[in-house]
Amino acid sequence: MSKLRVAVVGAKGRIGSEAVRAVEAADDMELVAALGRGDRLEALTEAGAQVVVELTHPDSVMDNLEFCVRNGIHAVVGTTGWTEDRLAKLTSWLEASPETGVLIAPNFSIGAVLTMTFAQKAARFFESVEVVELHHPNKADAPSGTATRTAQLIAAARREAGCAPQPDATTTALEGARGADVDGVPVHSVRLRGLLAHQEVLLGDTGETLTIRHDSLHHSCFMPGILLGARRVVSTPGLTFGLEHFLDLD
Ligand SMILES: NC(=O)C1=CN([C@@H]2O[C@H](COP(=O)(O)OP(=O)(O)OC[C@H]3O[C@@H](n4cnc5c(N)ncnc54)[C@H](O)[C@@H]3O)[C@@H](O)[C@H]2O)C=CC1
Ligand SMILES: O=C(O)C1=N[C@H](C(=O)O)C[C@H](O)C1
Repeated sequence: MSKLRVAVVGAKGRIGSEAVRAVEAADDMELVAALGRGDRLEALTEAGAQVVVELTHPDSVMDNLEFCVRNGIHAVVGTTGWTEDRLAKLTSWLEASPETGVLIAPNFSIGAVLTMTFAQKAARFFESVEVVELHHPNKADAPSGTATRTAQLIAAARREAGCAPQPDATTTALEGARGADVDGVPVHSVRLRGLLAHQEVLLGDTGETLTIRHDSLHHSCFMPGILLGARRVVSTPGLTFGLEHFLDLD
């Protein structure tokens, strides 16, 4: 069987360099291009890439995806910074290229995906819920894509269950003291040398708390999800948001 022709964009970065090694080691894939900042995107079409793994920066990802989608190249995207506006723009490009698939995964690690699923499940049973994400200090953005997505999923689950907004009688003397408000869920971002990527979902009600914690200890934890995404996205046209759609979690 012919191998899947995969390119990595952002190939010299922390996760991109790990992805290059993972694609090279996969028996069913061929690494046909590895692009860094300043490299020509045309190299992707010249190399005959079927799938691009996009791991760059929120300022770069839209241009890269526009090129991929317009050229019918599927994409697996780990880069963060997704807003409703950005998703709408990407969706309009995909409508003009209906056979092309794009997977955006706020997090490729199975533990992080499960954290989001468990948090979504627990959300309606507790009066209070807050998210704390902790990352290395070279991270491009805050809050993390994972924390934003987790908070959105929690908020949606609470809305669906008819939960009241969570109580908070605090008067804040300093702006930011209660974190960022994502759909009514406070999200706190810690940046600390020595960390990689970690998240806690804190849930509380009278007399009890539940903490769901996930730790990414090495970038290798993201690789099975990236490889799965590359294998599946070629037969999944349109936009898929979240790796859970390619996993059987039931
Ligand atoms: N979804 C997930 O599971 C994960 C997502 N990420 C996200 O991936 C992104 C990259 O993270 P890191 O590797 O830690 O950052 P990094 O800064 O180490 O690497 C990014 C690389 O992309 C390059 N780059 C920037 N613009 C480019 C362009 N237009 N073309 C080609 N290369 C370009 C940079 O020069 C750099 O080498 C961030 O948004 C991060 O949040 C990181 C880890 C896991
Ligand atoms: O920048 C990182 O490192 C990570 N970014 C993603 C995010 O913003 O959620 C995924 C993971 O947390 C690592």
